[in-house]
Amino acid sequence: MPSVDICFSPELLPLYQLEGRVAVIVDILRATSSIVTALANGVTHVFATAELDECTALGRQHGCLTAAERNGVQAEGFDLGNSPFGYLPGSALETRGRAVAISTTNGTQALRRSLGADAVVIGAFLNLQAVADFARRQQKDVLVVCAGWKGQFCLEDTVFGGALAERLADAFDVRSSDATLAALHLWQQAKPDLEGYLLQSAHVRRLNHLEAHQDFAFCLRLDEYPATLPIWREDRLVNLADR
Ligand SMILES: O=C(O)[C@H](CS(=O)(=O)O)OP(=O)(O)O
Ligand SMILES: [Mg+2]
Repeated sequence: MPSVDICFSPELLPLYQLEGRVAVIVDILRATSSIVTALANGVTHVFATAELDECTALGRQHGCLTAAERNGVQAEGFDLGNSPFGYLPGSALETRGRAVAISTTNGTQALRRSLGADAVVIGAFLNLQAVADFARRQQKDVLVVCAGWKGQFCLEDTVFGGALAERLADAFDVRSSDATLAALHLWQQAKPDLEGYLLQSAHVRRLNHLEAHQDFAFCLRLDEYPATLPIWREDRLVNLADR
């Protein structure tokens, strides 16, 4: 039976084997929630970079939009920040039909470090069921890679790992890793009132302003985009449902 394991921070990735596994990259607040929202709302593909200058260069090379954030605010000189609202109908910039190059504090770094896995997909509460369905089809061990915060543990990504483990528990071993067990226990605590539970998180204290609060509530919606699964193909993220 395949298993679900959880890596609490990209700094711990050298301790895990990626080859042979499906890596689910998660940065609930906010990078992976924004990437899912972008592809669900007509962005054609996403380049994800660790560094800001690489993001700018890709924007020039491909004639695409650029999105970048550092420490919770939009980086200077980029078209978008790290808010999922940037990709929703009615936002200031039309993103439908465009490609976007993205760089964020934690999420895109976690992705770039996980490319040795057999498959690399993007997870968020917004597309939880799409991730679970993909994992079932693959029948391979799953490693949830939490983006965390600057190498440290963070609550929201770990709680997502527990939610995914719960959805896979009938067909995957979710009990042989203490990390997964801990995440499952946190999810059980959180799920009756996910928003109230995660209001305790450090991210909320860091980004305590209006835009961030709207983003917070949006990023916790369960299965808002059940048909959107961003998957890494060659050098970019595309929506598997479009292939
Ligand atoms: O933009 C975000 O919400 C965070 C900012 S911070 O690093 O938590 O201050 O970036 P992300 O890469 O999405 O974690
Ligand atoms: Mg984050």
